[in-house]
Amino acid sequence: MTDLHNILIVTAVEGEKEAVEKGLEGDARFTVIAGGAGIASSASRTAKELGKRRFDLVLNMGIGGGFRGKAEIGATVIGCRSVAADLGAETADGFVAIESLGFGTSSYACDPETLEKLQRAIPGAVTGDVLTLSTVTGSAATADHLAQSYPDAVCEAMEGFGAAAAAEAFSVPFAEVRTISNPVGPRDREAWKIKEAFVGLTEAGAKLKEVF
Ligand SMILES: O=C(O)c1cccc(C(=O)CC[C@H]2O[C@@H](n3cnc4c(=O)[nH]cnc43)[C@H](O)[C@@H]2O)c1
Repeated sequence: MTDLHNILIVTAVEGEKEAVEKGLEGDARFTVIAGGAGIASSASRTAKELGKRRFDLVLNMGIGGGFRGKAEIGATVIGCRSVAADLGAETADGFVAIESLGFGTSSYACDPETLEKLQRAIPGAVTGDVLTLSTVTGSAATADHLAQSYPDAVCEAMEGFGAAAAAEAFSVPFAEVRTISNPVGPRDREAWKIKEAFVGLTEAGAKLKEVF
């Protein structure tokens, strides 16, 4: 992958879309859509866009929760893998991921070349797995359980796996970039730093222009 001319950026909400677009400053190589919150919306809206014309890369971008000690509020995260952390079955011995049941996958690796470019462009960023969940974690017990079950996880969000599944279906490389608005753990809506995370998305958007 060398020159990328058509990059699809999928955010969840308009605020994230506007923040990324601000950093991109009208660079025509990028198309940014707000694909909605959650995995199904993200997958279907990404697939709809990919069905219209050829893209060279799908980037899922947005705010996310950071695992304590891994990615703090204000950090930027570059995903190695997008992992559907609740896709599987509960058994007497605990959670079993869908691949162990013999059907489907619960993770998509981000494109290695894109990962390397993003790491060069955003040197202070934290690299690790990004979990996709349908329920925002709201307790220390769940946060600890996820951190133990997924030791490489640095961030939790709600859309990456969906956008990645659509990219995979269209054989388009995929990557995920998140800026941390809150710690993963007990719900404290007042403590969410959404504006700061949006500023991070704008800064990341500006870096994308340079690296692609
Ligand atoms: O106020 C609440 O309790 C609440 C419940 C569900 C969703 C929200 C949101 O504000 C948006 C979720 C939105 O932002 C991403 N995000 C940001 N932080 C996290 C997180 O800790 N865990 C999961 N997702 C997160 C997510 O990708 C959604 O697009 C508030």
